[in-house]
Amino acid sequence: MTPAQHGTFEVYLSELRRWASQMNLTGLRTEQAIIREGFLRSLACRAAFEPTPSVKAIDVGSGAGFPGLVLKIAYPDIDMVLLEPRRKRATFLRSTIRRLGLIGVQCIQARVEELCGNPEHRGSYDAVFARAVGSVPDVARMVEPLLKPDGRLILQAGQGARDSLPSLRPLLATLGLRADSREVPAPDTGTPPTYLVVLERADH
Ligand SMILES: C[S@@+](CC[C@H](N)C(=O)[O-])C[C@H]1O[C@@H](n2cnc3c(N)ncnc32)[C@H](O)[C@@H]1O
Repeated sequence: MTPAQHGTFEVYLSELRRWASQMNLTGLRTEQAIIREGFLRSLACRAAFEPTPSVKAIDVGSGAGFPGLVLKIAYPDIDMVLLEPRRKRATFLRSTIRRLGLIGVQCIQARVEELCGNPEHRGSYDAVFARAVGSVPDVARMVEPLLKPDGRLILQAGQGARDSLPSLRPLLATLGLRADSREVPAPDTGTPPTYLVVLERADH
């Protein structure tokens, strides 16, 4: 990353800490927790995603911006939507996008179910991210309509979700999805890896 991107992460970190002291924004309180669990784990999504310039991505249930805002700072060429239904969180995301001077990223305040029926969004995304929004089958069912035919859904999941993938495959197949997983080692020893569940249309 460039020094400018490092600077952007520093401002994002200070905005997160400032807003989190006034509202329920994220459970990550310390600088170390935000960097390790927020920034670095979000960046682990890169293992399942090619950030080419024309890529259209959406982060469903972005909360404080994990992983969507982190990915946008790291890969500025991607076109990113941060979807967040809670008003205060959406206000934080919009304010932070402005404060960081980012272009090609917008926050939409809505539930994913509302977007799925909208032709502007339905079948429009190359990459759909979701972290800590629900179980793998529930999230897959909710967000699958947003995917382009060759799009990819990238879920940050716990080890349990990754381990239960074999038993979930028949259910995911009924949604027309095939599942794979990635394990991304943490940069420091003693921190568990990041587990990604990657879903694609089975007929692609
Ligand atoms: C536990 S938080 C996780 C936030 C962030 N992804 C993270 O990992 O820190 C779950 C977020 O999903 C949002 N959410 C819940 N249901 C949703 C839905 N149906 N559509 C879009 N977002 C939803 C909530 O408002 C909340 O901010």
